[in-house]
Amino acid sequence: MENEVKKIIEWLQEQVRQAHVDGLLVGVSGGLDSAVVANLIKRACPDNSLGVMMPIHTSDSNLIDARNVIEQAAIDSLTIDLTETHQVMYDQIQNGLQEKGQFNETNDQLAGANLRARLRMSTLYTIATNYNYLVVGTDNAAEWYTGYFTKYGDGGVDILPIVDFTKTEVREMAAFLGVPEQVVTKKPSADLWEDQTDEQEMGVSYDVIDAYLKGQEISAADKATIERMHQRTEHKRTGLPQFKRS
Ligand SMILES: Nc1ncnc2c1ncn2[C@@H]1O[C@H](COP(=O)(O)OP(=O)(O)OC[C@H]2O[C@@H]([n+]3cccc(C(=O)O)c3)[C@H](O)[C@@H]2O)[C@@H](O)[C@H]1O
Ligand SMILES: Nc1ncnc2c1ncn2[C@@H]1O[C@H](COP(=O)(O)OP(=O)(O)OP(=O)(O)O)[C@@H](O)[C@H]1O
Ligand SMILES: [Mg+2]
Repeated sequence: MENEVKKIIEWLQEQVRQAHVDGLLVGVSGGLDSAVVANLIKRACPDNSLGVMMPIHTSDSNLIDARNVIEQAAIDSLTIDLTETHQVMYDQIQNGLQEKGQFNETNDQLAGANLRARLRMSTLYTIATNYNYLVVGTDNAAEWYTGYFTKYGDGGVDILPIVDFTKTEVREMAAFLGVPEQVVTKKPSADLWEDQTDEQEMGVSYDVIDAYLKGQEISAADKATIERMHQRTEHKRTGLPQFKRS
């Protein structure tokens, strides 16, 4: 893992040079992926890196985990509480749709959840402009393949340093980097609604997705679940469909 970490750090430094920017920032949730990325960007840019905590109805335990990650990585930090912003904006949108008689309750939870991810993206880009930094993404190989991220939300970033690593490998990297044990062992969650866990929502575990990505045998049912997610999210990984005048 030491060699891989060294290569990622050099790659991050090269990205900063090529983009002619001054540093790197990442949203720190208290989860595993952002803990690893916070450590990597701190090592790549010791004096020009930032971890941003953006609670939206975030539980105390996740807030504590996020603070512990910031402390462990020894990275400069900033907290922007977006709870009220989200509330005001989503209320307005819901009211508008209700007045029109076209509010769709079935998709309400998902719509509000994706708005959280997109408010965080807007916040990160506003701060990135302030510092002349790049926004660093936290997607791992399993999330990327399954499209398990919000388009233009947590997927709206400039560079992806850990996208070639499975969740298992990201966990190994976290242990190597000294990420707090509680964060290394906790269940992955997008934390977009209460008690959400990635594996419950996807209907397949990261261990199984990782095994599939490594070319190992998995059940036909799990393979079908993964391939369905992959196909439905193809649009998140490809360029924009563009109409061309023949
Ligand atoms: N074929 C197509 N071509 C072009 N665009 C297409 C499209 N189909 C849908 N779209 C567009 O894409 C939208 C759907 O995509 P999107 O908005 O991303 O939404 P969607 O994929 O439905 O939901 C995001 C998923 O990612 C999960 N997530 C989000 C954020 C963080 C994490 C985490 O692990 O931390 C997980 C979240 O729990 C949820 O399951 C549609 O509303 C539509 O605008
Ligand atoms: N409360 C938050 N504050 C700051 N950034 C956040 C917050 N919630 C989510 N994010 C950003 O969105 C990203 C996507 O969330 P995701 O849950 O996939 O990663 P994670 O929380 O770092 O790890 P895990 O998947 O193990 O929960 C995070 O890595 C982080 O950059
Ligand atoms: Mg999380």
